[in-house]
Amino acid sequence: MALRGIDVHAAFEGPVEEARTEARKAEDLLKKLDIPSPSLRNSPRGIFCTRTLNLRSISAIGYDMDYTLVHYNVKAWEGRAYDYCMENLKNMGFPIDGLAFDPDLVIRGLVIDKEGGNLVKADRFGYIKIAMHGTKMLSTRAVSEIYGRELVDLRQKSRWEFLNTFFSVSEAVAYMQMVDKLDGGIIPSNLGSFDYNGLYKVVGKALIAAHVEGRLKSEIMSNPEQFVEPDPELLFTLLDQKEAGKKLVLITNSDYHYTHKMMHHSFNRFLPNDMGWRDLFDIVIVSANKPEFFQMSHPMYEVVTEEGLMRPCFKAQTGGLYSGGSAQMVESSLNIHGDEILYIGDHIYTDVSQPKVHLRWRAALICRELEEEYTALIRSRGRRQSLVELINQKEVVVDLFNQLRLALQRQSKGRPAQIVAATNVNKENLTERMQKLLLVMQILDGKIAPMLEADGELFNKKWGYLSRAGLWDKSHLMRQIEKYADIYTSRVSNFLYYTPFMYFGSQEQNLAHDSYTHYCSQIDNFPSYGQLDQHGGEIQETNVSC
Ligand SMILES: Nc1nc2c(ncn2[C@@H]2O[C@H](COP(=O)(O)O)[C@@H](O)[C@H]2O)c(=O)[nH]1
Ligand SMILES: [Mg+2]
Repeated sequence: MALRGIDVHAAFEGPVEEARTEARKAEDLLKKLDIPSPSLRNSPRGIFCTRTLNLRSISAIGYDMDYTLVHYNVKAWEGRAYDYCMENLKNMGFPIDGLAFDPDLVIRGLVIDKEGGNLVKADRFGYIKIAMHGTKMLSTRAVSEIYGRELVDLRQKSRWEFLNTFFSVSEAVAYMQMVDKLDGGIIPSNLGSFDYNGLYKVVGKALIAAHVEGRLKSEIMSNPEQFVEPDPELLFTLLDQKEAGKKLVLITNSDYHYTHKMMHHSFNRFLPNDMGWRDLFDIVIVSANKPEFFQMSHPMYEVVTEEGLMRPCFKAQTGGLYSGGSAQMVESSLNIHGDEILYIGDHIYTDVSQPKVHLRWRAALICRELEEEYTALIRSRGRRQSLVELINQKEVVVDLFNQLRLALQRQSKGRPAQIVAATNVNKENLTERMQKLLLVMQILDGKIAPMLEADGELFNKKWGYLSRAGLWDKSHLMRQIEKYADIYTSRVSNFLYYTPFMYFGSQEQNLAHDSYTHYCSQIDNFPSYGQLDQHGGEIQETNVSC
């Protein structure tokens, strides 16, 4: 609504311009002091919003630990998890000769087809775009033959396994390599007869054993600097939130000893001597058993000694350390509920979809690969632009070809052509022009196909971008993120640049028929309803015909 009699632009522009000038001055100062500027927001370290979230309405923030507060060197951590998994398989009698961990073989967001021994990348609808059998990529033709009539449906748990987190990488690499062994017929018959599904179960068990048995975690605990990637800004992020009055809660599936070691290593050296990592949190919950933690009620235990001795308890107290329990217990202990709580984690199902679906908590996804993806997108911008231009050219040629074809079809029935270019043109000339256009199409296809294939290779040579499937569309992972995560970002310390009071506004969603703006801009420059005149008054005239 227009504010009549008031110079709206001047009224808004004054303070806005003032704020802009101040922000620019501050940025210059930060640059001089070599301090990263808040404009990191529009960068690989940005926080991206899918559903509007006002941090001022958030009273408590829950944190996951592994790959969220504590980020690991994936090659090191998953490499060792893979080694232990393979050792377990070897002890069972499986052949593992010549195999080594290859972290580039898979990316998060892919889906294992346990029936086919395949790994697939699907678009937002579930259509499969790229697939690998064992460790070999399948041709486009093979993909369409196998999956032309199939959709990935994650609810069908007996068939599809989504790679939710970095922890899935070691498992997927081990499985795909073992599929090669199964295909090679070299799995000893005394181990029983396996199909791809049975093989998945065995590999999965070998990996779970690596996670729960002592050796992997002991190795990491005794040498954390080799596995943990430090982030000194993390501490200030949590301190800002805490001092802003937010209750902070740690909720991790890791056990007490491992949690203590990792958190101590990550935080204590940056804290003053009289403070320890536990002082950052109002409540700490280890061995949380997520996703069940968000789904149902389990007994809770208080960890009462340094050695991890526990006793049953029914209510969490501020400053306490607990094992198990449930999200409802956290809510009642803090007396904070539902959408006043934000949970931040790296596992798209366990940490993001479940707290939202069961408790209506707000959710944030940590996805470290975004930094690499964002950089790859920037670097390939020029190439993508050229590709889009070629595709647009081809569209024009195809449109004309189709019109000529229609003209030919109409001519045979004695009806006139639809476009001038095909009017009064005889059959031979129409056919000749169509052949020329076919040639142009072939030339364009010859340029487009390899460029399409190469799109995304700066992120991953086999699978392309994490968030995209093909040039235009979103990946299945991206759809999951949009559906469940209110915001997503590469690391927790990115919150530092946004303050604990940030209002994250969701972006405008583009619809297919938003092309109306392009249509109007092509026709004329005309005033539209709701536009303000130069004095801030509303222009009354509405021109709906463009
Ligand atoms: N039993 C299994 N444990 C697993 C598996 N994958 C990861 N993990 C362990 O869970 C926690 C994750 O902690 P969080 O802080 O992210 O909640 C960590 O200790 C991993 O080792 C698995 O497949 N099975
Ligand atoms: Mg985690």
